Amino acid sequence: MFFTALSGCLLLVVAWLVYTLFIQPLFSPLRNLPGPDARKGIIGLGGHLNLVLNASLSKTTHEDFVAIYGRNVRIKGLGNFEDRLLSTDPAVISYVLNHTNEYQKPWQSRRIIARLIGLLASEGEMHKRMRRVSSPAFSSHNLSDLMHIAMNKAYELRDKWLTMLGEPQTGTEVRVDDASKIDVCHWISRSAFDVIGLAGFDYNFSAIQNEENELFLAYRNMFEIVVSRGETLWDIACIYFPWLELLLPNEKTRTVQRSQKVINSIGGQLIEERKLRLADSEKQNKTGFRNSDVLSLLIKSNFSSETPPSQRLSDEEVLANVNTYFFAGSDTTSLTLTWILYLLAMHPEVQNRLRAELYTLPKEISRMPMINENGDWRHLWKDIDELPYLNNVVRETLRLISPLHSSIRVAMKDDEIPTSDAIKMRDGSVHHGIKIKKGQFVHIPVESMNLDKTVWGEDAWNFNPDRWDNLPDAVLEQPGLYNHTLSFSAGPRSCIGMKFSLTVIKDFLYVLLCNFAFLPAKDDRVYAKNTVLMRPYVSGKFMEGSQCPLKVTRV
Ligand code: HEM
Repeated sequence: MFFTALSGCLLLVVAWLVYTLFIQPLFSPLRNLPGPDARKGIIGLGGHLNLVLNASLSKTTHEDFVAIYGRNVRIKGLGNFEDRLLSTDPAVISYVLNHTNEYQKPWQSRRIIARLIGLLASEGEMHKRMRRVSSPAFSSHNLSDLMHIAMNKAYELRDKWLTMLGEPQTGTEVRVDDASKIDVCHWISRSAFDVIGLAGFDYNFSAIQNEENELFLAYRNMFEIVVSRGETLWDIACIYFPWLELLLPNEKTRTVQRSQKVINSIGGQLIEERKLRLADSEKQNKTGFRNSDVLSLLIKSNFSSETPPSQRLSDEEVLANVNTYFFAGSDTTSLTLTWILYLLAMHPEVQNRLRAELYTLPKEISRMPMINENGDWRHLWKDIDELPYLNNVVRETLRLISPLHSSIRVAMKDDEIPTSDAIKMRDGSVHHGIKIKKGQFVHIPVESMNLDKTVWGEDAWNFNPDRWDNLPDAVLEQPGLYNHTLSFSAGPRSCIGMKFSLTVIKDFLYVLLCNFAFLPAKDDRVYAKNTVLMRPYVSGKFMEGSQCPLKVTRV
C-alpha cells in the first residue's frame, strides 16, 4: 500500500516535470522571437542568465544580442527550458514598468525580501496603500531637514578621516606621499546607515564612531543574509519550500531570527515613543523636536483625516516600511557615493574641476567643525543642488554604474506588449507586438539601457560628465524617473527615495571633496560585480568582501 502511494506520487512528480520542462515550452509564444540558441553542456543549465547578469559579460552580451537579434530578444532561463524576454526597446520597457498589475516582481524575489515586507515586497492594492501613506515622508518639504542630518554626518566622517590621516594640514596641493589608504566603501556605508537611522527613526546608530550598536548590527546582519540568499542549493530550496528552514534552521536562519527580534523590540519601542510624542506635541502645540523622521511622518500620515481607516497601516506594517527604506536606501546610496569617489580618483581632471566648482560656494562652511542645528542651511542646499558640474558628475556616475544592474518582472496574464518597431520573427512573419504568456519573465536590463551606444553615443561606456550638456536626441526617448536613465527605474514602482538619496550624495560630496583628494590605490584593481547591487571588489580579493580602497589625502 505504502509503495503504491509512493510510486503514485513519484509518477505525478515525473509527469509534472515532463509537462513543465518539455511540453509547456512548446506553447511558449516567445519561441518565435529571435534569440540565441540554448547553451549546451553543464554551462547550458543556467541558460543565458550568466551572460546577461554577470557584470563582466553583460555589456558585450547585450551589444552582441542587439546587433544580431534586435532590441527584443528571446533568452533561455534556468535549466535552459523556459523562454524569457530580454528587451532594450524603450516602448516595451515603458509598457512593462507602467503596467504594474500585469507585470509584477516574481514571487521568488519577493519571498527573499519578505522578511522586510514593506513597499519592496508588496504588490497590487497593498502596495498602493503603503506607497500612499509613505509619500509625504519623501516630499521636498522634508528634504531641508534631511540636509541637516546629511551635513552633520558628512562632517563627522570628515573628522573621523582627519583623525585617521593624522594631523590636519593646510594648503590646497595634493601631496601624494601623505595619502593614506582608506576603504571608502566601508566608511561611506557606515555613514549612510547613520543618515538613514536618523532620517528614518530619529535614532543615532553612531556607526561612524563604532560598529557596536545593537540595532545597527541587527540590520546589517539581516541585510547581509537577505542579499546572500540564493547562493547555495539549500537557500534556493528554502525559497521554494520555506517550511524547510523552520524544520532545519541553519546559522543564517538563526541570525535572521535574532536580528528580527532586536528590530521588532527596539522598533516597537520607537513606534510607541513616537506616538506618545506626536500626541503630546499636538495636545500642547509644542515644537522643538523634529518629528520629521520617516517613522513620525508615516505615523502622522497614517492617522491623518485624509487616510481612510481602511487604508491605515498596522504598527507591524509601519515598522516593515521603515525596514524597507533601510534596505532599499542604505546600500544604493552608499554605493553611488563610493562609485563617484572611485571614478573621481580615476579621473583627476574631473575631480579638480568639480572641487573648483565646489569652492565657488563659501569654502569656510565646508571646513567648519560641525553644522549648527539652528542655522538656516536651506540656501546652502539649494546652492549645492544647483551646481551644474556636480549634477553632471552625479548623473554620469549613476548612468555608468547604476547600483541596480537589472530588474525582472513576471507577466500576471497572457498579454501582447507593444514594440517601437516591427519585429521579424523566426518564422519570417512580421509583428508589431510581442505575445507573452502568464508566468513568463521579462528582464529589465538597467545597465544596457543606460549604456546603449546607439542611444548615448559611441563613448557611452566611458565616464564623461560633459555629455549631459549636449545629449543626443535619442536619449530623450528613453524611459526613466531620473534623466532618461533607469537607475531609479520608471513608472509607479520607481524609487520613492530618489530626492532623498541625491540630497545625501551631494552634501557628502561637498564636504568630502572640499577637504580631501582621492587617488587610486596603486596595488588594488577595483572592479564592479553584480551581487544584488553593483558592488566594488578588489581583483583577487573577492573573498574579503566588497571594498573600494582609495588613497585619501587632505587638501
Ligand atoms: C542612489 C540611491 C538609490 C538608487 C539608485 C535607487 C534605485 C531604485 C530602483 C532602481 C528601484 C526599483 C527597483 C525595481 O524595480 O526592482 C527602487 C525602488 C525603491 N527605492 Fe530606491 N534607490 C536609491 C535610494 C533609495 C532611498 C534613499 C530610499 C529610501 C530611503 C529608497 C527607497 C526605495 C523604495 C521604498 C523602493 C520601492 C518602491 C516601490 O516599490 O514602490 N531608495 N530604488
